[in-house]
Amino acid sequence: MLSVKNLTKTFGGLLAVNAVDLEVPGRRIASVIGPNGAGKTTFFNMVTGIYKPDNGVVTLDGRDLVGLRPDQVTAAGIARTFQNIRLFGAMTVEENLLVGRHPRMKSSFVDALLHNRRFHEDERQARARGRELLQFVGLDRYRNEYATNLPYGDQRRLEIARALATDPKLLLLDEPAAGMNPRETEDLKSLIRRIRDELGITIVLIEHDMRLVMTLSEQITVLDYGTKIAEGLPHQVRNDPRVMEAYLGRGAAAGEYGKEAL
Ligand SMILES: Nc1ncnc2c1ncn2[C@@H]1O[C@H](COP(=O)(O)OP(=O)(O)OP(=O)(O)O)[C@@H](O)[C@H]1O
Repeated sequence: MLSVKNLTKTFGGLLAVNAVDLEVPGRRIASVIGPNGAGKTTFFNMVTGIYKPDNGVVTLDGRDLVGLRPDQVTAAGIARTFQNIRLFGAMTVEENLLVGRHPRMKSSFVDALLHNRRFHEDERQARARGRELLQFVGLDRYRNEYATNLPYGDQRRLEIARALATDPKLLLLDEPAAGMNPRETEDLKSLIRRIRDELGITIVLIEHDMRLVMTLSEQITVLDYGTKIAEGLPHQVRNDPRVMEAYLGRGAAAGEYGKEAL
C-alpha cells in the first residue's frame, strides 16, 4: 500500500533522512523507531507533503505523492497525528471532528454561504460520521465539551478520531503514547488494533514506548542518523546488534531504552 524508495532530506549539511526504503502492505501495523534525531518525524513530514524530499519516491496504492500539498495527500488517503497535540481547544469535541471531515465534504464555499440543500445534506452526513467516530473512540459523552477540557489521553484519542474523519487508507501516528500513563497506553493499544481490525486502516507509528512498539507492531523499521539500520519482526529487531548499539551505545539513551525495554 505505502511504498517509499530512496527517500532523502538534508537540512543544510545535515542528512536528516538518508535513502530510506519502506514498504507497508495494506492492513498492517508498522512502526518506525530510532533514537532522538534519527529522522523519524522528517520521514513522516515527507510522506505527508509537509517537506519536499531532495530525492526519492512515495506512492500510495501506486499513486505518486511527491510534490502534492498536505491537503492533497490527505485527499489521497493519508491522515496523521502530530507529536504535540494540535486540537482546536476553543472548539467542542464535535466541532473538531467536523474540521477533520472538511476535506471529504462536497459542498462548495458558495453552498455554505447560501445554506442550500447540498450544504445541509453534507453537514448532516459529516455530523453523523463524526458521531460514529466519537462512539468508536469512546468519546461520545464529551461531544459538546470544549476539547481543551478533556483529560490528556482523551485529547489524544480525539486527535485520532479527527484524523479518521478524513476517511484515510493509511494512518500515521507520531508518538501517540507520549505523555500517557500505562493505563492510557493500554487503551491506546487496543484502539490502534481496532482501527486496523474493524476499519481496515493501515497504520504506521513512530513511538518511543518500546513495550507498546514490541507488542503492537507487525513490522518495525529502525532509523539511526537518518539511515535505516534494521527492519523486521519485533523479535528480529530486538536482537539485532546494530539496534542495540544505536540505543545502548549512547550513554544518556541507555536508561530510557535499556535492553530490557527493547
Ligand atoms: N526543519 C528543520 N531544519 C533543520 N534541521 C531539522 C529540521 N527538522 C529536523 N531537523 C534535524 O533533522 C534531524 C532529524 O530530526 P527528526 O525530528 O526527524 O528526528 P526524530 O527521529 O523525529 O527525533 P525525535 O525522536 O526526537 O522526535 C535532527 O538532527 C533534527 O535536528
